[in-house]
Amino acid sequence: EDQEEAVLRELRLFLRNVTERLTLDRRFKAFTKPVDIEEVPDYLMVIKKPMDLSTLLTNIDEHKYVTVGEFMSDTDLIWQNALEYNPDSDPMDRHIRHRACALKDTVRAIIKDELDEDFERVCEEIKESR
Ligand SMILES: COC(=O)N1C[C@@H]2C[C@@H]3O[C@]2(Cc2nccnc23)C1
Repeated sequence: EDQEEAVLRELRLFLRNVTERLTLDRRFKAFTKPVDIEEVPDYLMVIKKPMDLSTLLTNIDEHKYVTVGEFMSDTDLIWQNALEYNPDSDPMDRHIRHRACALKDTVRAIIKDELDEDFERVCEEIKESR
């Protein structure tokens, strides 16, 4: 009902704010847009579920996320994919893996600092009721 829509609206505002802050962080430039399949033709043979920060924003606007947990699953794809596709010891791979780990730690720190446990519990209740 209307109270539920108010909660989900607040969730979307929070998730947009987090995603925009990540997009503005220069460390995460490689994660802001989908990997260019023309530049990297084998990417989709290796990575089955591509994800990036611009797609997160689209998902938020399409009301894909009812809980922060669902959002976190997609942010996890971003850094997990980068670790999987860039495993080598060469400096380029090490560099993007370092940034992937920074993305993982940054998202978790923001959620731990800024997400109210009671708010996430209300979102989980709405999810279970649907
Ligand atoms: C999240 O970003 C990535 O996982 N990647 C992997 C690709 C390999 C390398 O870097 C990427 C783009 C690219 N384009 C042209 C030539 N080589 C590259 C970005």
